[in-house]
Amino acid sequence: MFKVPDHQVAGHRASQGVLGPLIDDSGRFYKPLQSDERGSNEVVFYTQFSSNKEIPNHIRKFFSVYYDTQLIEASDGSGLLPHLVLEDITSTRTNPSIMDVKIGSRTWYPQASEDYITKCLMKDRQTTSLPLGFRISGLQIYGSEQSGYWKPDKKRVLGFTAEDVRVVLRKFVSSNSSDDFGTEPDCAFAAAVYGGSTGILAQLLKLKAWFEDQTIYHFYSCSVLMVYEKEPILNGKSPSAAVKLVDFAHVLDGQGVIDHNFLGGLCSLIKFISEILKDQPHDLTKDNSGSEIACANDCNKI
Ligand SMILES: O=P(O)(O)O[C@@H]1[C@@H](OP(=O)(O)O)[C@H](OP(=O)(O)O)[C@H](O)[C@H](OP(=O)(O)O)[C@H]1OP(=O)(O)O
Ligand SMILES: Nc1ncnc2c1ncn2[C@@H]1O[C@H](COP(=O)(O)OP(=O)(O)O)[C@@H](O)[C@H]1O
Repeated sequence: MFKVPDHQVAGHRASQGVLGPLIDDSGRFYKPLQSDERGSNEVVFYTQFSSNKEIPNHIRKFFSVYYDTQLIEASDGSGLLPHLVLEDITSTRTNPSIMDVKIGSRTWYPQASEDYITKCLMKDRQTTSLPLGFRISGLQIYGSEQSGYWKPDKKRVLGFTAEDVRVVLRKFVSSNSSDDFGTEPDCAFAAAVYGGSTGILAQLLKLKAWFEDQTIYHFYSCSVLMVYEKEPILNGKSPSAAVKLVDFAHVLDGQGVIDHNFLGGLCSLIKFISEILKDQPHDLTKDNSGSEIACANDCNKI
């Protein structure tokens, strides 16, 4: 039985007569192939990536498992349509807080049409992509059973300024984030979610170390998805914080050159998150001995 995902925060959404992803009860996410080359590009990427022996295992876990394509009834009622069958990143979490961060100051690739470049450039200029090297594309933050989620609409999110981004990254790990911008975020969950040897910062640093070296792919308009659960933290358990990459409709051959557009945006996001941890009563970018929790040149330590 297919249904519309409860926890999608960005991208094309399924609704009455509109094409978008679906999920099932077995933990799979079905993304419809877009009719132009974007759909086939993403299939080519997942197929090639799945069998690429050059991808280290500690990097493979940043990507959803790819199961193949499957013909299923499209959400817009247009009939059978091929869908990418992926691991549903949210299926094992009850009340996930999720943020989709589109990485890169430039979301267009050099070979794109002039019209496409103009459209993307306009969005990159109007959002924080140009000044920060990334933009928040969508998010939901779980508050409590009473307050539910804070899930600002797309227009609001795309209007975030650099200062808004700073605040939202703090709200994401706060216990008082269920309203709009009225309250100063308390960052109560920063240590559990962003910090530590398995937290989001450590994961982003692992990813960064790979991007400093890999010249296989250039990821345009690709997002980092940050996901965690608040309730386990309150019960002294791990928030299962995860970093995943999504959206590979515009991945190009790296042709032996590093992906400086993605790497730059990733470094910028890392800096924002590091600063939140540094602002905590004990500098959480350091362990008990005072060493950095993660070192870009020695990523296997974390
Ligand atoms: O349709 P829009 O204007 O909402 O743009 C989509 C983007 O939404 P945005 O406004 O940037 O949040 C959307 O971005 P998100 O996934 O929401 O970050 C995609 O970039 C999408 O393009 P593609 O399927 O990756 O080629 C974009 O779709 P296309 O317009 O390229 O079909
Ligand atoms: N494998 C996945 N599991 C769960 N949610 C996903 C997965 N892939 C994407 N999503 C959700 O769908 C949104 C849009 O995905 P994306 O691949 O960027 O679609 P689009 O090409 O329409 O922009 C993401 O922000 C996320 O909320």
